[in-house]
Amino acid sequence: MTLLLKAEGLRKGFTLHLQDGVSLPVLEGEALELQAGECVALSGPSGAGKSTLLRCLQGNYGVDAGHVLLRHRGAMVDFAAAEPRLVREIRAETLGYVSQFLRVIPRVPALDLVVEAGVEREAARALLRRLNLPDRLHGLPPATFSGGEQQRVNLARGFGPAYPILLLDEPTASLDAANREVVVGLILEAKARGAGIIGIFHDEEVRDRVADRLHRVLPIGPTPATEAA
Ligand SMILES: Nc1ncnc2c1ncn2[C@@H]1O[C@H](COP(=O)(O)OP(=O)(O)OP(=O)(O)O)[C@@H](O)[C@H]1O
Repeated sequence: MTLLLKAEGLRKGFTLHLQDGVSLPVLEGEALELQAGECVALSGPSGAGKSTLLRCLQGNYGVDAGHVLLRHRGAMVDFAAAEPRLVREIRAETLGYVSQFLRVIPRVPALDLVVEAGVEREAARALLRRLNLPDRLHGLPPATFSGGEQQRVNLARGFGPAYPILLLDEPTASLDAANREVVVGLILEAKARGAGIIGIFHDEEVRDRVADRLHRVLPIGPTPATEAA
């Protein structure tokens, strides 16, 4: 077994400045490990902190305490404490992320967005076709695409570069049954080549087919800042 990711002691809370500085603890002492070739599905009730955990692992949210160790270029590095240059390098080579919504530079055509993620042009075209994005849309910027079309561009950017670690935030949320099937296939292929995947899958059928185990995120209660002091 090859350990790809080990998170330990993660703490994350939010301070609501517009609500008298109420502090909202979300994660406390969260720990998680990911091995090569496995898919871990985050589970737990709505609001428990699944997306928050995924964003902490992706580096989108800074953590208040704890470590996110990732295998990058053969060595374990603490991503949560990495300098911006190393963060960019890790995101380019090691850690892919598919969010629910496409956030990209405006006016760049869909095909170029996939190429920019690190995919050969013909492979990018083939992947967009596999995801049933019609050829006539490949040369257009996705701003006017439907939610499902945008998500498929996002999926091509995430699955195209063969990242060793992939984080998936509801990758099938806006997709029809045929495209859900394509995504299940992409996930199973990524696992077969040794990628480790951590995902949030609200679609239970998809989750049951791709996940090797569940990681349960448990809610902790909100504490007003005045009481916490
Ligand atoms: N940027 C933020 N600022 C303030 N509070 C936040 C922020 N992001 C998340 N929260 C709060 O943190 C808690 C956990 O939210 P999160 O989205 O991680 O839950 P979840 O388990 O993914 O929920 P769901 O299954 O409904 O998507 C919620 O109470 C939410 O309101």
